[in-house]
Amino acid sequence: MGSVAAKKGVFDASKSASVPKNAYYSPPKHEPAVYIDLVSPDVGYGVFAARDFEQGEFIFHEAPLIEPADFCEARAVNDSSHAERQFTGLSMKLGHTHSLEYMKMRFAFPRLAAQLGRTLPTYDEVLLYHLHAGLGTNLVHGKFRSGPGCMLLREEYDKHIKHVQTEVVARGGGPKASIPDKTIAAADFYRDYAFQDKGVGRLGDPATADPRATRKATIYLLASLINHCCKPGRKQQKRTGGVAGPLKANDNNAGNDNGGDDGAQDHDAAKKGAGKNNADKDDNNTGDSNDGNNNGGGNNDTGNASAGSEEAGPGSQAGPSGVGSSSTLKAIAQPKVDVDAITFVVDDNATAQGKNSDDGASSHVSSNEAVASGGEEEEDVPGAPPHQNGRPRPGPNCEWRIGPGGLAKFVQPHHIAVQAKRPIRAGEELTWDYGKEDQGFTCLCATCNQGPQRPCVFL
Ligand SMILES: C[S@@+](CC[C@H](N)C(=O)[O-])C[C@H]1O[C@@H](n2cnc3c(N)ncnc32)[C@H](O)[C@@H]1O
Repeated sequence: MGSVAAKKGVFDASKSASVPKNAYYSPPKHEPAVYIDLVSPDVGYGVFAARDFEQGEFIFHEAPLIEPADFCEARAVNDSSHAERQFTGLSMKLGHTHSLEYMKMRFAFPRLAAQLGRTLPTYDEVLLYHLHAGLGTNLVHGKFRSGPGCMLLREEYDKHIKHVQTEVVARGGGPKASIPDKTIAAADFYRDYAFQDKGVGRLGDPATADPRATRKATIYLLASLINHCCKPGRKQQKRTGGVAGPLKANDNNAGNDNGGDDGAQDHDAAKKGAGKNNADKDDNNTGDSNDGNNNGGGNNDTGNASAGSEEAGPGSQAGPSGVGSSSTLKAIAQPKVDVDAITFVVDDNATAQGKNSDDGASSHVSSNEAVASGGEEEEDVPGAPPHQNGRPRPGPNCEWRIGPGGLAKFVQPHHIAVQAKRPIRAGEELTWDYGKEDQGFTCLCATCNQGPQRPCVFL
């Protein structure tokens, strides 16, 4: 292994019994990586693999779409001014009716657009403005696949849009929504779709934090559309009713964050009328989605090589704030990296102890370190093949990280990289664990078996 580490180049896992401690994962290949499709009217969009991925392979690396909110600030109890700023920022984004950004935002986040009283793009506009393909415009590595086999179908899209509009209007949103309602909608959006850019260093040691991290709630075009999947064996989630309630501020939830999540996104129930709202006090979750129970707080994973999901994974989102109520930005969980990944590049500057000379941020992480940082090691179904009879096994298949560090030095500050936790086949939906026990929605993931388990579609 020493000799492998000494050579610079692509590591061939088949020729070595174990992965060198000081290996770096390679950036995602600039090849077709993902596409989006509609999962169901209730779940909405999902992100799907456009080709096969090996375990540990980075799938895509994406620049932020919007990064306006300060997580710490947003968590302040009763800070309605924060929510107002969110709304103002989003309105500006959505306000230039002829800009492509405006079109893209309405297409990617139709619920928010409808809640703010905007019209949603028709299917013909989606085609005309290349909105579907436009979802890949922020990719740094990896390509978005659009076109035959990967394009939304008109009928499904129309159905989805109608469903969203009906739901929003039933909750008092839409053109007749009041400013306070719109404010709440904006805050809810952050709670459900944003990630926190924490930049915390290896094993959560603040001394290794990336000084470039903003700690802001960041929205991504694609990563924010990745859905949650429960880990097998995890305590059954409390299922909050998915029934839409009136658009309203979170009722007092400040402060009861469920504890620790790993930063996975926390979705707030309030938005769906469930009334729960985890005000997350802990903002340290960068995303270790690994712990099945959300390690509440503080487990900064950054150091792990892993990608993690950060809070909010898609969402770690910010918590909602209601007018006069607490605003809670939630953090998303970050997945941790699997050390036996196949493709990575060996760095010959690092020592066997995992010291890294180059930056102060998280550096090399050994497999033990990765485990240590993630809380319990995640082994969903030990020894089980990733796919059987053309279907993926239950459990999240991805993790993420924001910014450089660990084995992912190629990630640019504030950017997100999504990594395969296990082999993924073309056509499989990408998922990660949002981390909270109560996600704020009725979970329809394959693990919970409440919805159709999607077969792999080989493209
Ligand atoms: C970060 S967004 C993911 C993208 C979302 N599907 C969309 O179309 O915008 C999170 C929201 O997606 C839905 N969602 C994600 N995972 C889900 C799951 N396992 N079951 C049901 N709904 C889910 C919930 O409405 C949640 O608030």
